[in-house]
This record gives sequence, structure tokens and C-alpha cells, in this order.
Amino acid sequence: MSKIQKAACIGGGVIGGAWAARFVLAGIDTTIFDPHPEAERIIGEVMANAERAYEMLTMAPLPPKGKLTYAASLEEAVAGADWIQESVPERVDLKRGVITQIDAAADPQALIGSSTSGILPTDLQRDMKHPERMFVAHPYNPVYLLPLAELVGGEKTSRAVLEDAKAKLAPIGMKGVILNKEIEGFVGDRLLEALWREALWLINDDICDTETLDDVIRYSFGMRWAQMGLFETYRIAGGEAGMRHFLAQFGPCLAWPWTKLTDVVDLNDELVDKIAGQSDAQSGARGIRDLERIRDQNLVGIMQALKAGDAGRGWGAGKLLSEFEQHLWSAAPAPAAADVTKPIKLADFRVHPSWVDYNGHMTEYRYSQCFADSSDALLRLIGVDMDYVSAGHSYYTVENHVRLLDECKLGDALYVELQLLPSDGKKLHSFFWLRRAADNAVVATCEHLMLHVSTAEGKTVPPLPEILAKLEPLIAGHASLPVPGGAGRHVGQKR
Ligand SMILES: NC(=O)C1=CN([C@@H]2O[C@H](COP(=O)(O)OP(=O)(O)OC[C@H]3O[C@@H](n4cnc5c(N)ncnc54)[C@H](O)[C@@H]3O)[C@@H](O)[C@H]2O)C=CC1
Ligand SMILES: C[N+](C)(C)CC(=O)CC(=O)[O-]
Repeated sequence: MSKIQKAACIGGGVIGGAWAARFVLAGIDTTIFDPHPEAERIIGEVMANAERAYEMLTMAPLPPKGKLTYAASLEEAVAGADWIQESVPERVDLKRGVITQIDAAADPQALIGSSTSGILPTDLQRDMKHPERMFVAHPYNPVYLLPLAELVGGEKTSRAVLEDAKAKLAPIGMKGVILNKEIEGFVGDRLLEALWREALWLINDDICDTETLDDVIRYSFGMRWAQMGLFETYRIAGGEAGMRHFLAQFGPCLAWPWTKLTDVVDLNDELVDKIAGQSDAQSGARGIRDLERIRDQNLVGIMQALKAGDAGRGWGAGKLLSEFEQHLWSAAPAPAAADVTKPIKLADFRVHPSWVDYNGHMTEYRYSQCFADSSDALLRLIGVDMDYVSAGHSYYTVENHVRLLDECKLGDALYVELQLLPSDGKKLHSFFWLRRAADNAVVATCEHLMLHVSTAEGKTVPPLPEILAKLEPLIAGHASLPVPGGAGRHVGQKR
């Protein structure tokens, strides 16, 4: 798989800082150049929010973080980098100058992506010596969570470079989409600008305030767009007759005066004051980093919900997250051979804000999630991976008994240990302890039973020999350990 070896970010504001976070969290050493006097503080805060978001996003093993270095010059930043991402302010003269400077200083093979929201790549690559390796990689805020980058080539960009860029984005969890032709604003911002222009008219004309407008989006079509976009959504809106009926019914409205798209509202002082005032009333009680954290937690929730979409196969950004996680698991070092003379440590967790409920402690189903993730870790340990599952075999959980013994507070580090109980492998009987890392106290236990199945035949069958070869020594080793207190217990109630 084509991979970025070393990245450079030129410009470390809202977008450049978040690109840096995306690279670093994917294990890529990254050098950043931004002359802003507070660049390190700002990027540090973005990085902290990004790390917090990733801890909520996935249990898959992220690689060790890449090293983040602050360079004193653009030339120092791009030295040795094979992906350079320009994210300086949206001015064609400034961007062209910076990209030309990058071109002169960088390895001629290095890819150069611009974060521009709408400037044509042909205009940006005009003065370059090696323009074939320059393209637009237009991301969406926050870059460390939203996976899309629109890849747009200019007149001198090589198609192979766009394909290479797309391939290099996949292992960092991003989806590159290559546009057929360059156009101002690309696809995303053409759509967003149309909406934005309408929104400004609606505020200007006192049809509603900013909060009402946001409510209209987030309680309705905003949720649709996260999962099906525009065309698939409208196909469904056409009912059984589908898209043709939808076009016939709503096509004529396009010519009615529903929108003001051809006019641009005058952003005079009065309108700016009105919008800023309404926005302050709507959201001013919270700081930007706080709002970012709320946004990130919601985005993580949406992506995780989409991961379960389409009957567990994953849908849209959730399917991409699933594929990213599979990549992380396959790239992770193989687990060390287990010491069978003691319980096996399987997985680490941390109690995130989204895991805490109205009682101020870790909510019930997160205990079960820790155990479910640990039983997946057990399966990986004995060689039950996605290839094994795709080939028609798996383990299904048929019974478990969870005991919650202590509270877990926000931020607590937790880990799970496993003891295998006597079983033949067709049955896989295990006992888990969830412990708090700070004092090793047991905060919960789970006794768990899985059955090995042939998914094609829909019945239990013995595991394949290569699985048994790994499982049997573990079961035999653990047979000499004391039976865990609580094993075999039913739900207890004093009478
Ligand atoms: N903010 C957003 O929502 C999005 C922005 N973009 C694009 O990303 C680019 C950057 O935008 P933001 O990050 O929002 O702007 P920003 O204003 O937050 O950051 C720009 C940064 O560039 C730095 N800078 C200025 N001149 C520089 C130079 N010569 N060399 C290195 N650094 C320099 C500034 O100090 C500043 O930190 C723009 O092209 C914008 O269109 C793309 C997607 C979304
Ligand atoms: C406002 N904007 C044009 C900079 C927005 C983008 O380019 C993409 C986004 O994140 O909405």
C-alpha cells in the first residue's frame, strides 16, 4: 500500500493544524511551518482535541504517534517530506507564491496538495518547475475526523499523481475523490456556497434568526445528508416511482422564485452586526475549543452509528471507518505469545466523556463494550481474523454474565484480563476481569460463552485445526489456575 513517509504542513491554522493532527495520529512524522507567533499553542490545542476525538472514535490500535516538529522556515519544513500540504490563507497571490517556494525547496518527487477551498489548481501551479505533482486536496473541517479530500488536478497535473494521492490518503483513514475537471469551488463548496448565500438572505430579510436556521438544518435534512447525500435521498423521496417521479414533481419548482441564488447579499456593517450578534446569542456562552469538542463527539457518534449501518456492513463514512480499523488491526504487531501461567492481558480502555452518564460515572453498556471488544481481542489472539470470518467460520456469543463492582470515573484508564475456562474450542468459555489501571482494582467481571459456527451452514462446528492449535495450549495452561471467584454465579439477590 502506498504510504506517506514524512509530511510537511505549510500553514498551521484551523486547517493546517488539523491536517498535522491527521498525519501525526496516523504515525507520520510531520514538520509544520507557520510564522504566527502563537502557532505552537494553537496547534497544540487542535492536537489535544484531535487526540481526544480519536480515543472516542476507535478501539483499533493506532500506530505510535508521528513526531511533530515546528520548523523555522518553509525550506526546513519541506526537507525530506514526500507529502506537502499547503494551508495558508485563501488568496491566490499568497498561495501561488508559497507553492512556488515549496516547489523550489522540496524533493521533485514530493506531492504538493493545496487546501484551497475554491481556487483553480491551474492558477496555483502557474510558476512551478514541477507542476505535474501539484493538485488541490480540499479537506473538510475538522480534517482529523471528516475523511473527505476532493482531489483536483490543474492543466499540468499528472493523472498518476492524483491516483497516487488517493492511494496515500486511504491508510490515514481518508477518502480521496478525484474530480474529472477543475472548477472554482470544486463540488463541496459550490453546494455549500449556494446554501450559504440563501441562508444570508434569510437572515438579511428577517425570515428567521441564525439559531432557527441551524435548527431547520440539524433537525431535518442535515441528518439525511450525513448518510445518503442528495441524489440517493431524493430517489427515496420519489417514492416507488423513484427519481423520475421526483424530477417530474419537483422539477418545475426550480423555475419558481423559491431561491435568490443569482443575487449576492450585501454583507454591509448592519448585516454583519446582525449575524454576529445572533450567533453570539446562539453560541457565545461556549468557547471555540469547547464547541469543537461538542462537534467532535457528535461526529464520532454519527460515524460509529454509520459503522453499524447496512446490517453491520457499514455505510458511507462508517464503512470507511470500518475499513480504516481493519487496516490498523492488520498493521499492528502480532500479539506476543501469551504466558499461560497467569491470566492474559487483552485490551486497554479509557473512560471518555461520551461514556459517562447522568450519574456521573461510566454507563452500563460501556462495561459490556469493554468485554465485547476484549472477546474480539481473544479471537484475534487465536487467529480468528477477518479472512477466517470471510471464509465462512466465526464465533458467536451465546451467553454472558456481567457484574458491575465499582464505579469508573471520567478519564480512568482500564484494562481487561482473561482466563480461559475448560472447554473444547467448539465451546469457548472465558472469564474476564475489567480492572482500573491506577490501583488494579476489579471494577467488573464477565463470564462469557461463545460457540464456533459455520456461517454458511448456520450450525455449530469444531474450529479449523489452525485455530485449535492456538487455543488448546491456552485452555490447558489456564486449567491449572484457580477457578475465578464469581465464575458460575447467577444473578445474586439477597432474599
Ligand atoms: N476553515 C475552513 O473551514 C476551511 C479552510 N480551508 C482552506 O484552508 C486554507 C487555510 O484556511 P484556514 O486554516 O481556515 O485559515 P487560518 O487563517 O486559520 O490559517 C492560516 C494560517 O496560515 C498561516 N500563514 C500565513 N501566511 C503563511 C506563510 N507564508 N507560510 C506559512 N503559513 C502562513 C497563518 O499564520 C495562519 O495560521 C485556505 O485555503 C482555506 O480556504 C479548506 C477547508 C475548510
Ligand atoms: C468555508 N469554507 C469555504 C472554507 C468551507 C470549506 O472549504 C469546507 C468546509 O469544511 O466546510
